Amino acid sequence: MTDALEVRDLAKAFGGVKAVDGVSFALREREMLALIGPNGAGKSTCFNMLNGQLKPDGGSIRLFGAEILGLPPRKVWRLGVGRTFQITATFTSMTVIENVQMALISHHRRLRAMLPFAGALYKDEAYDLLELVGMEDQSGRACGMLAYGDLKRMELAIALANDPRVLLMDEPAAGMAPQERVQLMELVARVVQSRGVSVLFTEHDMDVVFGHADRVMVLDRGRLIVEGTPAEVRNNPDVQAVYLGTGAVYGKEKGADATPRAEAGE
Ligand SMILES: Nc1ncnc2c1ncn2[C@@H]1O[C@H](COP(=O)(O)OP(=O)(O)OP(=O)(O)O)[C@@H](O)[C@H]1O
Repeated sequence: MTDALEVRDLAKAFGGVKAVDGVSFALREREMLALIGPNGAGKSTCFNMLNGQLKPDGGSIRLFGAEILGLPPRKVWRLGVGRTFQITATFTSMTVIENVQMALISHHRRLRAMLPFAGALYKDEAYDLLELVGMEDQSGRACGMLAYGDLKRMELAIALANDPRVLLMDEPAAGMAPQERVQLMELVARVVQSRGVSVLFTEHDMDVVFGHADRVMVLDRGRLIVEGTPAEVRNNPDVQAVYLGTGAVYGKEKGADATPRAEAGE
């Protein structure tokens, strides 16, 4: 089976700093793959290259077998690589459903239909997406009134409007309460299965990483040092050395019993 993403020898330097230094990995279909590492390890640089925002110095990025390295962000997005950001970007004066409709209109290249904004356009599809993320009862609310966790769910609905095959998620659970984080990641896992999306995510919260990733990759100073199941990665001495003193590798593993554990820290 062709991998959703196949990355080979990806590299980017800023002056003398090798931010990403020969990174190779595969994101399998319907997989939740975590990319972790301490501050400055190169996670954002990696993501910015994967979605076309940053031009790599070298390497290869294949999306279901097709080379996408060097393509502009809009083209990469059109080919099915979506991204959700740490900072939620929405039109606060519009309602929840209007925001999702806007995303659908853009996906279907009907932007001219927005003048004036055609209220019924893609409304049913938008409602279906809101149902998928459990936000249908809030469809008529102004975005500016939403709680942070609801904004994140709406952001996921917006990302899904483009029908992505790969979703890059920058710290999806950042800024959320612990219970909300679990709910959001369970929702992402359901989306992975029901819509056949493959997810690559970065995260500092190790409960989220070890509790929800199928596999974990660890980046340190631009290089991938370890890749494996949550259990393999957490128990790896190299990983523990990278995170030494941060208390960050104590998160609960996927499928493990619920036991109290130390809160992850950066
Ligand atoms: N535009 C830039 N210009 C110069 N140096 C940069 C630039 N972007 C990143 N860097 C450097 O590249 C390295 C990797 O940074 P990057 O932001 O990718 O790490 P990160 O793992 O995402 O960190 P964090 O967890 O703090 O977001 C760092 O040394 C950083 O200072």
